[in-house]
Amino acid sequence: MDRIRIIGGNPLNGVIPISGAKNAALPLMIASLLTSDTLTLENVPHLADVEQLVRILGNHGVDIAVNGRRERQTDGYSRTIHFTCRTIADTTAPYDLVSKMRASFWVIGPLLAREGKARVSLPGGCAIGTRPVDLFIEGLQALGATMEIDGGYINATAPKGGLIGTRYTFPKVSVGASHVMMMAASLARGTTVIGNAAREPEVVDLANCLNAMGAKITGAGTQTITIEGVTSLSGARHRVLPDRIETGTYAMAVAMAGGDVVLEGTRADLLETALETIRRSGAEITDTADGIRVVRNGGGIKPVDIVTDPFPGFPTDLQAQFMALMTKSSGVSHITETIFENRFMHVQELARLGAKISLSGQTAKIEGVQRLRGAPVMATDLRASVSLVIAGLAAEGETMVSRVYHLDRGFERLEEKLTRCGAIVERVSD
Ligand SMILES: CC(=O)N[C@H]1[C@@H](OP(=O)(O)OP(=O)(O)OC[C@H]2O[C@@H](n3ccc(=O)[nH]c3=O)[C@H](O)[C@@H]2O)O[C@H](CO)[C@@H](O)[C@@H]1O
Ligand SMILES: C=C(OP(=O)(O)O)C(=O)O
Repeated sequence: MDRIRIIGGNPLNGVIPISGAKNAALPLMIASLLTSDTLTLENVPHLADVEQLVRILGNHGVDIAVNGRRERQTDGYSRTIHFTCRTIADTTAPYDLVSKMRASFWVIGPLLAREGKARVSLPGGCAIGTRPVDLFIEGLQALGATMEIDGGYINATAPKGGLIGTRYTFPKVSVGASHVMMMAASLARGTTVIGNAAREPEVVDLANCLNAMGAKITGAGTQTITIEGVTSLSGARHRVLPDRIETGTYAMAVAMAGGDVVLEGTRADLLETALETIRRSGAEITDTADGIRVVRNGGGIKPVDIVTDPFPGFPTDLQAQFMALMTKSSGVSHITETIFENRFMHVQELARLGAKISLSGQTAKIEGVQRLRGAPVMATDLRASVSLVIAGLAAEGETMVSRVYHLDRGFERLEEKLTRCGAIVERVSD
């Protein structure tokens, strides 16, 4: 099993290309199930989650060609991939495929809308909380579907003649349920109005792609999304938006290790709250022609309190990384996690490096220390694993991160991107 070895103490200087967003690419790939034409996606990151979804979509009958070639793996950075689902081969998404990744559950929307039925295993994904699916069930029921749980699967059936437009307000903001409702309602009869929708940029990206495919969606990016159903969708070409979580992660890595790095191909407007928080911690962040520049040369790390929130708030997917940064601040900071009830697994691993963190309910208190010391640590989930890398960059000596398959779900060529900026980070294969 691969591990990542880091020798801390070097500042980061140079350019880091930001990949296409995992959390946008996954729902966009799933949207290919809605049409018999080809959906071409540019800037798809080369990640374990993308490869897993390729397998899942293949099972449903999607033909996948990378850069025009019929193959599933290339060595390059983010790629152009063509997805064609002439007919749905299978409306069942089996446990062994779906259990590995939360987003795979989202195929339920397109399968139901296009074929009138779906049998989808209850999902897996990062172990960061209970992660129920009640909002999906209620939302799809509002569109007229019958939803039954049977043997760990959800059996969903559309009424005769297809799903029916509806007004439905989510009792809680959910990114995934917003994606699924938009996809399902795009092929429903009549108009659907979704209230309390997620406003994340990835929801906007999916709406833009669906509109390019012929859907009629307005309001994405606000709390109310209106979808006028159409009878069919066509193919389209769409570029996956830059990864705001990868952007924020490297910005925090620079704030932690010091240095001067341009994050290329990204957009500041995708993560204003996070960037403002990093600025308050002492780093300078400015816009460049094609991205952002992050600088911290000298000057300490200041303590900053954060509370995670749905977009446009501070993203839960950057909480662990920010905690790593705060471990070396010059004072005491507090981090409150409001999205997932069990997203503090990195605390005990950061403690191995010498961090002083105590937990009280959903709030972590971090007392900044002057020195972290390298140690063997274990990745527990995707963002937790990269928080250990960030801490390792500023720790004295060697940090060895195990279980890096978590990291490979969401960070494209992390060790190469950091090494090019002067860090000592290598993958060790046993
Ligand atoms: C692949 C992807 O894009 N994953 C992201 C997506 O996950 P995901 O879409 O799974 O996250 P949600 O926005 O749905 O979850 C938000 C909250 O709603 C709860 N909930 C959700 C659905 C439901 O039916 N019932 C319910 O109670 C969840 O347990 C959680 O407490 O958004 C999260 C919140 O920004 C991010 O951390 C994940 O990285
Ligand atoms: C939690 C995440 O992913 P998933 O929803 O796929 O578990 C993440 O991207 O940080």
